[in-house]
Amino acid sequence: MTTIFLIGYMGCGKTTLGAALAAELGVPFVDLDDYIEERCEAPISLIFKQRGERGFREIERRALVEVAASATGSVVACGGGTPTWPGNMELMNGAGLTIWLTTSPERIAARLALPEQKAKRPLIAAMQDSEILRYVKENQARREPCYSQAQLRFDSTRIETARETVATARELATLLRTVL
Ligand SMILES: Nc1ncnc2c1ncn2[C@@H]1O[C@H](COP(=O)(O)OP(=O)(O)OP(=O)(O)O)[C@@H](O)[C@H]1O
Ligand SMILES: O=C(O)C1=C[C@@H](O)[C@@H](O)[C@H](O)C1
Ligand SMILES: [Mg+2]
Repeated sequence: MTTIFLIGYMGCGKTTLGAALAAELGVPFVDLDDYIEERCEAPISLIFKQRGERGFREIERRALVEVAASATGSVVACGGGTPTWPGNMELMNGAGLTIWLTTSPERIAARLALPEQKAKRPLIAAMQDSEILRYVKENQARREPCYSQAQLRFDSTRIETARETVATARELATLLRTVL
């Protein structure tokens, strides 16, 4: 099977749906953020703190090149900002199938405002909950030209429970089997 790259905004469910999709398809799952944390032996928040966003993006680019070459046939959940670095969308579109998961900014902001979610994501960690929705709307709109280079788009707004995640993964797997 071709490699599937899930892209989309922070908190749209790439990691959650990606793991369920890989299980449904019976293929390995790679989470790019986890891959980076293992490689660097440091959490993403510390990498941002020590090297800034630019330094993180350079590490992320190298990780993506490695994963695209080594994890063929896997489902890969990217980081929310992976598509924004020059060449990353071209790399993924050339190496496999890219799917943009879309979710409403309101749903994303509600998920990201949970303390344990916020703490994991340095771009919003210091924000008041009331600032998150405005930031998500603006930042998502700025990133849209990158996300829209994906080959497929899948709306995951309506998924809310673990059971719905599994059902959606099944639906997506069926769709993919017909196109791959
Ligand atoms: N379909 C869903 N229904 C309800 N909650 C969800 C769903 N998908 C994700 N979540 C919740 O939102 C949180 C963030 O989701 P997830 O980590 O999968 O997002 P992500 O797209 O991988 O984000 P990032 O870009 O930061 O890696 C999850 O921990 C989970 O609690
Ligand atoms: O959207 C983003 O820029 C990010 C999303 C996460 O997956 C992490 O890669 C990191 O927190 C940055
Ligand atoms: Mg993730």
